[in-house]
Amino acid sequence: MLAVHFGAGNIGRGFIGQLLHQAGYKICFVDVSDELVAEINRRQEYTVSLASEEKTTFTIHNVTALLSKDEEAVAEAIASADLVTTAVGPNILKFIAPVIAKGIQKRIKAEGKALNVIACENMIGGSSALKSFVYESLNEEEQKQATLVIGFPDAAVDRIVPLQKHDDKLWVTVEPFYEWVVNQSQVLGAVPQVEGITYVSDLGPFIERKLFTVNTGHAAVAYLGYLLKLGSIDQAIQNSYVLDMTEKVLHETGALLIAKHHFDSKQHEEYIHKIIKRFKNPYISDEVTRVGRSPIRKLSAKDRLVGPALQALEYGITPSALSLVIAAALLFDSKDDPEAAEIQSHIKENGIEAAIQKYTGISSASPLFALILETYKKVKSQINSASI
Ligand SMILES: NC(=O)C1=CN([C@@H]2O[C@H](COP(=O)(O)OP(=O)(O)OC[C@H]3O[C@@H](n4cnc5c(N)ncnc54)[C@H](O)[C@@H]3O)[C@@H](O)[C@H]2O)C=CC1
Ligand SMILES: O=P(O)(O)OC[C@H]1O[C@](O)(CO)[C@@H](O)[C@@H]1O
Repeated sequence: MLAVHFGAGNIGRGFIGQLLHQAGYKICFVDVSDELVAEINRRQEYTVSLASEEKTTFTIHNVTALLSKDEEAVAEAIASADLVTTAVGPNILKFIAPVIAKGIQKRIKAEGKALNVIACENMIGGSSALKSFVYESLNEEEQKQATLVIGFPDAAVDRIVPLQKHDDKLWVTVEPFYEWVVNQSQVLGAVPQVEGITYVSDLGPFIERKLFTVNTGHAAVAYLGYLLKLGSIDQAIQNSYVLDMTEKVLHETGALLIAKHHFDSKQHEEYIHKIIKRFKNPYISDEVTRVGRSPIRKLSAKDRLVGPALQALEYGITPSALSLVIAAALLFDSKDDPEAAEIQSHIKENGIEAAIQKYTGISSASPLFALILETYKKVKSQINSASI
């Protein structure tokens, strides 16, 4: 069995690669990095180690790699694959779509069997978004045929894999916990048998629970930690203010999730505690700048901060703590992050009101707009007087 996986990065090698290997797939990674591709092809194996006291390791064999610019070879691989997965980042999906479309065209011509393409990204509807991009490169007839044989099941993926700092370029250290939930109702043909994938018929509650708890909570720790000049997630979560505000944030999103999806409140409380415990994992050193990376994406209307804040209002929940994190994200000025730099220069040139509208999509008439603005001004003055 062959799996073609786009993105040989942390989640690609450390999570999806491990599970696909254990399920018996040969993996062909596709990446833009010459260095990664060459090293994977030279060794054809790599190590995944667990960030825990035991430091258990797994060797992932049977791996090869292609450069994404080698379009003919990538399309050929897709044409003969049993599964296609991605972990490249939400903003990259549109760039890998044309070559996936090429592979689909070859497959349709050869009357190949049904194939599923699963985007494993931190976003709602990742595979559906990828499908839309792929369809832009298919003509009407190809789209019709693709609809019958190419499934794009949406997924939620959860495993913390920090930036890697090893002499071995392929080694990847990951937290022991993982969760990979896939919408079975969007699968076409045989359901991929991968131990570790949980198939559900309605992904909505799972992806919102994950994105609005793990990722919202993580973003809260990252942006508040950054404001307080704390470099790593484990340092930040040890700060009582950061911990207290993160818990408040997770109770706001929790109230929304319980009201909307009818999760059991006691079980949800346990879920929150489990996630905060994962953030405290002493065997993981995760930089706040990694977890807070790409603030434009994280501030967008459907993502982990503004998404639950807008929905909370609809359920009569005031997102005060969420507004604090949104304000902190607007203050995130990590100099190595191009999206942070763009927000900061927009604020400088056009003012905070214009920036809130542009990056969150919230209209100035919304009560959330006023709440974020007020919180931003308060936090900024506290920073200026060094009282935060
Ligand atoms: N790191 C984590 O703990 C988690 C990350 N995710 C999601 O997984 C996705 C990937 O994240 P990471 O693995 O952390 O990032 P990463 O930066 O480690 O990996 C991304 C990989 O994609 C490659 N890439 C970029 N453009 C490409 C292209 N056009 N074609 C092929 N490959 C390309 C990069 O070279 C890199 O190797 C993101 O959507 C992220 O939100 C989800 C859950 C956990
Ligand atoms: O990968 P993103 O979407 O930039 O955000 C980082 C987040 O994703 C994770 O990497 C894993 O879910 C978390 O560490 C963090 O919440």
